[in-house]
Amino acid sequence: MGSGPNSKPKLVEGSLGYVLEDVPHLSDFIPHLPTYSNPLQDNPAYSVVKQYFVNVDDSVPEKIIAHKDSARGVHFRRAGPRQKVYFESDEVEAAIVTCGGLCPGLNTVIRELVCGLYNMYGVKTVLGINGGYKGFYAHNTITLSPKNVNDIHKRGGTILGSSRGGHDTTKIVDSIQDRGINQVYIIGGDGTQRGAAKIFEEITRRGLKVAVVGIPKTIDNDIPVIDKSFGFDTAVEEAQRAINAAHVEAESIENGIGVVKLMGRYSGFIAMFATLASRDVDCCLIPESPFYLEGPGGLYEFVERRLKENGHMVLVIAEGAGQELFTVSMQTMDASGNKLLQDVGLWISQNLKDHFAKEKIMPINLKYIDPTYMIRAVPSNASDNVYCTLLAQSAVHGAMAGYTGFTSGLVNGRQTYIPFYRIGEGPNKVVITDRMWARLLSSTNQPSFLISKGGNEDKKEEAPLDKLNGHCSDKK
Ligand SMILES: Nc1ncnc2c1ncn2[C@@H]1O[C@H](COP(=O)(O)OP(=O)(O)OP(=O)(O)O)[C@@H](O)[C@H]1O
Ligand SMILES: O=P(O)(O)OC[C@H]1O[C@](O)(CO)[C@@H](O)[C@@H]1O
Ligand SMILES: [Mg+2]
Repeated sequence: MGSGPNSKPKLVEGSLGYVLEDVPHLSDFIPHLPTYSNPLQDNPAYSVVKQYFVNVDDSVPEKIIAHKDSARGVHFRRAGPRQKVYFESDEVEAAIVTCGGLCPGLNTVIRELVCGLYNMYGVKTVLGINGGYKGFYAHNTITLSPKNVNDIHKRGGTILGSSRGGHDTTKIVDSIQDRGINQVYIIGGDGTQRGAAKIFEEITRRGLKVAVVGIPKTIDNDIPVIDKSFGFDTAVEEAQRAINAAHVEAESIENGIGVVKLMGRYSGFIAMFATLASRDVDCCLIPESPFYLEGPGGLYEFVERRLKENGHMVLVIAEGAGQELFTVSMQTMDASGNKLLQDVGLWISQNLKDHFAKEKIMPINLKYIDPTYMIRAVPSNASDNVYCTLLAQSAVHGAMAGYTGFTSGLVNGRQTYIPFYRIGEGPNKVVITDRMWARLLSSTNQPSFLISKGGNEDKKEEAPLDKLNGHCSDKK
């Protein structure tokens, strides 16, 4: 079999610079696979829909801004049902696994995968893998049916459980092979999708007829290529409750400061969108935009000015912001190899209190709110539920049509199949030279922290984090 097809991009070139970054297909590496008519054509719900099946050549452009003479650029295969399928209904043994941190909508995706397989394609065997990747070889499976997933979308979390670490490709693929699983639906973030790519490589190396499908999940919105990840809108909406509380507290007391820490390990999307949505936020700090405390243009100067102007202020900080400012570095990793972060919310709160007390500028009243896990643990809102449904149904259509080694994702508002290597190409981050960050700066009128970093040198004055770690509540 040689190296798997995923290691070599499958590119189709057309005229005027058109490039299709295609996804692998089972028939690329297993010859003479039989095909069957799509059972959807006999499904009363769909049989009347005109052009329900996607044209085999349909693709979606990665970039939709074009110039008169620009090349057509990269495209992805359009998701959706095909005329021909590569699995018979009673042949399918599907498995679903959820990996990484929680995210609103996980249960909705599970539900819609199960219901999509049952109701659209007549599949009757769907297994849930307990506890993430390691569940393939260390836990039991549970049988999933439309009946037992019926109302799980109303609950946060994942009914399957999740985990970090424990990706042992050989053991996972052994388990897939031993159980006779031939469609694997893997729901998770960037790490999970990299793990899915390895499973796919091993499956193609063994020549198995198994479709490996990723469904992108991350509350941080840090997965590249896709428009946004499911659960992100819910997270932004839920963050409003914490920001509102911080604002109410801050404006009800003299020189009140409300500090809210939101998730975002490497990417500040939740903080940025929650700030833009709220309009009560005076300053938003994210990992992509380094800031400093002391001196002209620094945070202390801005906070003092805002308090003098308005008598109160709200500061939103993403958990990955300002990590470079800590005097004590904590080089610990979680089981997946993600760097564990120091509690920047607690740190910034303590530094603000110390600064205003030491400099005798004015007495401040600071309230620190850390809603991070509350935001992640809620069920998804209505629009995320719809989004989860489309992602799950697209994933099922793709697997039934024989595509494999792909992530089901929304690109420019259209459902597509994206090759794994594009999803694994590095985190999606807020680009601070783009318009969205400029919109935020003009909405909050906060400093850009780009002009002078002179005041940043006096870091010795800031309370070292190791002294504060005793108060940390969210890192074990
Ligand atoms: N490069 C990799 N190769 C194989 N497996 C990986 C890789 N990176 C991560 N994994 C596995 O994927 C699973 C989830 O990874 P991780 O904890 O990084 O979360 P994630 O999927 O990125 O989600 P999130 O960051 O949104 O919580 C873990 O079981 C981990 O072992
Ligand atoms: O669940 P854990 O391991 O505490 O991880 C928390 C991390 O997970 C995420 O929610 C998603 O990666 C990050 O925002 C956060 O840093
Ligand atoms: Mg991740």
